[in-house]
Amino acid sequence: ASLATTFLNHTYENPFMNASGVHCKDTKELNELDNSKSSTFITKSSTSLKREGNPEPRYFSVPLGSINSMGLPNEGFNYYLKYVIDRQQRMPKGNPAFFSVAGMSVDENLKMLKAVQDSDFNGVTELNLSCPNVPGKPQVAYDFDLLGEILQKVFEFFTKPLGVKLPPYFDFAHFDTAASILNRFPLVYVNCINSIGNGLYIDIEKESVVIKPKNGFGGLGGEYIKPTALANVRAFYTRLNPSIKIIGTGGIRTGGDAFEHLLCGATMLQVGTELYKEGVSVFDRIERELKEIMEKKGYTSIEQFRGKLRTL
Ligand SMILES: O=C(O)c1[nH]c(=O)[nH]c(=O)c1Cl
Repeated sequence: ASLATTFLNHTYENPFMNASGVHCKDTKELNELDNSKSSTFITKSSTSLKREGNPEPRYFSVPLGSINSMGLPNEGFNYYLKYVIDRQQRMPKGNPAFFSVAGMSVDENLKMLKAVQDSDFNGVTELNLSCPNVPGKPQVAYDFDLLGEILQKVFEFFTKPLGVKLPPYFDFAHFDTAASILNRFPLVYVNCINSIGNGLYIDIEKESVVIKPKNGFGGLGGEYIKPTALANVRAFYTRLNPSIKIIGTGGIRTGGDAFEHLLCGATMLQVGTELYKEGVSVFDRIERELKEIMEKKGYTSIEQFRGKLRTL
């Protein structure tokens, strides 16, 4: 069975990559990803200037997933742009890389995207519309007027491939409204989902929360969020123009989880919490498991079942 995946006219050897924010903060982590069985990588969402982020502990692995309130710690926009452009020069035949931006304001996002547009970067850009862990800042993706405004302004000048990272939605009216806005723009993908915002994990022995920021409230990842992730992948796959692909993120821990995201219609698949727990060897394991499932079912390619989720 082949895991070959064509995305934006490029064929990747498999659909897997990291989720932004995990194992992608600095050159060491990015190089390790690039040398792993991950088909490509995405950088940590950047802001114009370097940010320290929230006080620690701000990420915590728990049996069924993770909770985080990082607060957008990153090396700053120029650091990541330099990394991806140096890589293009080092490996001109390398798989296109993904570059994530998460400004603290519409203007900051526009400024960074203008810089990407004017740069030699030839990969894919992801606009993170859902950083749920910056206190006091509402998620753009939950403000539908702002969502339309920012995309309108972006596409007045941005002509390179652009996707958006979305938080989970939980209401059909929201799926419908968000999709009707997104369908107005030449996006190349939507990435569903970001962490489920503002969960709370308790250590019963200590009778305490486990992360310092926001009195312990943080974005949930891992097994907790797979049903919500699958629903969002399916909801947008069935609502968006076929030209807008879906990246599936959330709860991918095994080959079976990956298969489920593909059944819902995802093209690329991102691994976050499980990558944090296992390291880059997670890609070897998940690829092997997905191949085994495909062979057991008699599939030789992903196209044979992508999006073909049955209903009763
Ligand atoms: O706190 C973070 O840095 C963070 N954490 C998340 O779970 N998702 C995001 O998009 C971001 Cl930007």
